[in-house]
Amino acid sequence: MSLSVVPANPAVLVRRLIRRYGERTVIDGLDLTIARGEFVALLGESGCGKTTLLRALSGLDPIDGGSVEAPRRPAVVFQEHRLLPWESLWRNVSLGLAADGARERAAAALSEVGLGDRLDDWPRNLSGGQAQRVALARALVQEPELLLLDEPFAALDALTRLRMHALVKELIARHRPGVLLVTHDVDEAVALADRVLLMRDGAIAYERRLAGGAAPQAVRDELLAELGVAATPRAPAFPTPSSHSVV
Ligand SMILES: Nc1ncnc2c1ncn2[C@@H]1O[C@H](COP(=O)(O)OP(=O)(O)OP(=O)(O)O)[C@@H](O)[C@H]1O
Repeated sequence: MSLSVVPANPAVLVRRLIRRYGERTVIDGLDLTIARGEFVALLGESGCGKTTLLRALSGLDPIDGGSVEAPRRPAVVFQEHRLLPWESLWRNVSLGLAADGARERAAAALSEVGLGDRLDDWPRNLSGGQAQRVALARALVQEPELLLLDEPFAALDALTRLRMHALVKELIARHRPGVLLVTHDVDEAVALADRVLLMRDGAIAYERRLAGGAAPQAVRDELLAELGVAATPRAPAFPTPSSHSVV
């Protein structure tokens, strides 16, 4: 039996989680704890149940066994922005906030993602990267203790994705929610996460911490091997963006 240390103040505590679709058990006794301020990335083969897990944690879907304990309702950012086309940007961000001070809070959140001058603009006028930045603002304005990210950068071009990584790192360092990022991209997981998990057969099959100066290339190769993929040379990286203002 393995003993795991449960943080004093977890963002989420998942015990023996079960989730079925009809006869099919997709999540089968999964345990997971994410601390506040911890960034966890979740990898796994297509169809292994990553989105199913994220939806179970979000409260969007019911669970069939075990428990999910989160202090407050988590915020979620999906692959597509899911902004309401008939609402202005600030109204999209402020949905769910108390009316009093909502515009000011939305304005502050939009400023944080570099869109402070677009409060009264419309979703249709945004690029894909800008729309995802509004989706991030909408999530963070709730001051969530757990932020769930379901492949939020997958539809973006490579340069925009790198700029989004820099922005997300900055925002997470400031707001310090626990984060669960579902991604197919091993490099993205290694670039962003404190801990990378690999899901298989309905549970967490493998875990790798990246703290303490772990060499990214070695970790990447280890994860690819664990996923059953031969490591390929890394594509030349774009220069690290120093500003997110042109995403
Ligand atoms: N609403 C549903 N009804 C029935 N089966 C479902 C439903 N949603 C997902 N599944 C099945 O559950 C399994 C896990 O799906 P899920 O979307 O969680 O996988 P995933 O790891 O996120 O996949 P991908 O990486 O391709 O997005 C799949 O076999 C899928 O077909």
